Amino acid sequence: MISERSLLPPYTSPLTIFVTGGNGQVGFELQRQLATLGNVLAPGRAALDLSDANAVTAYLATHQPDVVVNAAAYTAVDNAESDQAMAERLNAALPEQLAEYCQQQSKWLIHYSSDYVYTGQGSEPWQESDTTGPCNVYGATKLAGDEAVANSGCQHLIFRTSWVYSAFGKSFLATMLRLGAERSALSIINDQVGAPTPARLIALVTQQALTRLLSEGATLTSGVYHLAPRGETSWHGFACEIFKAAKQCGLPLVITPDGVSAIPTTDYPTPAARPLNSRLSVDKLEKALAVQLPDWQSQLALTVEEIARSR
Ligand SMILES: NC(=O)C1=CN([C@@H]2O[C@H](COP(=O)(O)OP(=O)(O)OC[C@H]3O[C@@H](n4cnc5c(N)ncnc54)[C@H](OP(=O)(O)O)[C@@H]3O)[C@@H](O)[C@H]2O)C=CC1
Ligand SMILES: Cc1cn([C@H]2C[C@H](O)[C@@H](COP(=O)(O)OP(=O)(O)O[C@H]3O[C@@H](C)C(=O)[C@@H](O)[C@H]3O)O2)c(=O)[nH]c1=O
Repeated sequence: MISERSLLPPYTSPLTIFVTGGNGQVGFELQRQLATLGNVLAPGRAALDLSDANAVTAYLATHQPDVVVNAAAYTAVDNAESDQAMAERLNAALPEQLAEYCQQQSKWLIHYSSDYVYTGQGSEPWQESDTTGPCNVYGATKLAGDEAVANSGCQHLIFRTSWVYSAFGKSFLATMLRLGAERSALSIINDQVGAPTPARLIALVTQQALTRLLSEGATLTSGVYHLAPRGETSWHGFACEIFKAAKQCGLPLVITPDGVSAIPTTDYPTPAARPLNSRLSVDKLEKALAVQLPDWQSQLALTVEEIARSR
């Protein structure tokens, strides 16, 4: 089981770690976790607009980071359908630019990607080596980013994760807690299946992986790794578990279990199509890091408790 206690001793050299998207769900947790490994630089949008390639080049030249962790992305899945140029810049061109720096300077790049790069067909968990085939613009731009990183020749880890949530920021969890406090009836899709992943777990695994990479003699090879908790559910199952955990923590709810209806994807039209099968096999990551990933329900309970404590 992966937990704070299972982490290796912190690396002691004064590393400079550049985290993009530091105010996002994953970036915020990374800032907390990676502070034990070195100096974390995480400029916000006002300090560094990542859509400006020249500004990114200048930032890299000035700060010359030892490690680049790219948690920035264009994550508004429906908006990406009509804002393709910006989605391409953030999700494809930015990782390509960061990878070029890492290749030239022999630095490690940690990058994050999505279950939405796969076709969504079938019901078997995706393996990292499976053929991709995104069904929306967001997924296509994320795939282009993955390919640019992989083809750059830089040392890299690409963590493909799914259904990310955290105690703050925009996520399905935040939407459900808001709607569940306002409405007595909700209709939620039950034929899209995957694993909800807390940003905190992503940051913890990243810290553990980075510690390995920086340890002398450690072997963790460049490539794609799936990163999600064990188990699977649908968005409907996720919503029901959110309301169960919220009730246990005393969060305000109008919705009751009877009010949460399960519907097929066809009953919930959206601008962007979503994959039905988002199951990710995490065997490769568990083997590489010699860890056992936790189940998604226990992870969700931790985050809902964190939200309740913060109110
Ligand atoms: N969210 C999810 O469900 C999933 C996410 N992923 C991947 O995980 C990674 C992290 O996602 P997550 O933390 O959820 O994403 P968020 O949307 O929470 O955060 C994205 C970050 O990128 C920043 N950003 C976007 N555009 C710019 C810009 N032009 N200049 C500066 N900063 C910018 C945002 O800044 P600002 O705060 O100012 O908006 C924000 O801090 C991404 O690669 C994503 O594709 C994978 C699977 C699921
Ligand atoms: C609000 C709501 C959503 N849904 C459905 C729509 C959708 O299929 C699903 C999730 O909705 P969202 O819009 O939160 O999901 P979406 O933005 O598509 O989430 C995705 O984000 C990107 C960034 C990823 O990489 C993916 O892993 C995934 O997390 O829930 C309902 O069925 N009922 C509802 O009331």
